[in-house]
Amino acid sequence: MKKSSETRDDLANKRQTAGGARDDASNRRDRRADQRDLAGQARDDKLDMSDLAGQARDGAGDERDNAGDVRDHVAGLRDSAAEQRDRTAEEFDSRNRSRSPNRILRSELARHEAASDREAAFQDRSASAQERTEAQRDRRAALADRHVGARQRRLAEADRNTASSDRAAGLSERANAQLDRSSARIDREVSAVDREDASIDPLTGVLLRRAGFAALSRDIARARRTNIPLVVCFIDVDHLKTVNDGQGHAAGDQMLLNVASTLRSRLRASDLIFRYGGDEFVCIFPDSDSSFGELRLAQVNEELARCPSPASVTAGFAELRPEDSSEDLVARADSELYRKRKLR
Ligand SMILES: Nc1nc2c(ncn2[C@@H]2O[C@H](COP(=O)(O)OP(=O)(O)OP(=O)(O)O)[C@@H](O)[C@H]2O)c(=O)[nH]1
Repeated sequence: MKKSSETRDDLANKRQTAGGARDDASNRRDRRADQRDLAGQARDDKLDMSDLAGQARDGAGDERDNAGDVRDHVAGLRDSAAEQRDRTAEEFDSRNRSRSPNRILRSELARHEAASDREAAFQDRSASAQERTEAQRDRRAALADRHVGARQRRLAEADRNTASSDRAAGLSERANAQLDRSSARIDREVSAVDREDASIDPLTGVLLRRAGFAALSRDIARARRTNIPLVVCFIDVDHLKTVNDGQGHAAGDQMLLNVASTLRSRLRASDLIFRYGGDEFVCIFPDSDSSFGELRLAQVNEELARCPSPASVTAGFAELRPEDSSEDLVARADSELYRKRKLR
């Protein structure tokens, strides 16, 4: 029985440890999932910035295109103006064959202005081509920004997926940890019942020797701490062998049972009884001296004498001394019992 309760305790401890380990693992997973979420967030932020940069570059490209259009338009106007001036000069030339110096001058002037309009139109076209080249560069850069952004988005998505599967795994770890803990609790409860069974004498229902000595040690410690007296009584059932031999073991068992229940009925709540072995019992009376114990045992014997199957016990007493261990105290009570028996 003892072995099985120790095995159960071991199992419960192992389960408890397993539960703790699972909790640690799921905490680690949660931390990792948090980090992944943060990484995903950081990537998203970066991506937003790339998008903004791409939009800004697109805007710049549009503006340059517009500027190029305007310049083209102006260049076209200048070209038209130059052509108009050329035509005007031609007209002067053909209408005035006489070529008066004044008219020749006006015609030259028109040609000159047409040439400078053409030059300005050429400049505008060059500037416009330059604007268009730069607009194209901006658009290429915007495209690269968008590519980077898309990649960041894919990575952020992957981070989020891993974080969510980490969290799911953490959740199931926690469920398993919970299961381990409940199993450990049940094991401990069963083990406690086993222990109790192992501490109690199945025949008489009183404590067995090991548990009795543990209780006596606690009572002695308490008596010393609170400075109160304590007396121990060693009891031997009289003539059990005769009953066993004459009426059978069942009658002997019944006799032991009667003695135990009579002792119990005479004990106070603070007193304790345990079976030392065979037909021997030990009673502990805290806050009492030997005369109190003797009075109680006399009452027990009176009651046992009135039973349908009369019985009696012999008892030896020992009062707690400062140097006593629990074994010393019980041994002294046993010697006192032996001395009494010899006197009879
Ligand atoms: N029926 C029964 N007998 C037991 C039990 N435990 C021990 N005994 C018997 O109790 C008897 C004790 O014998 P003794 O020590 O001579 O004690 P006694 O016959 O009571 O004699 P005195 O103590 O001298 O009066 C032995 O025969 C044991 O076998 C038990 O649980 N049930």
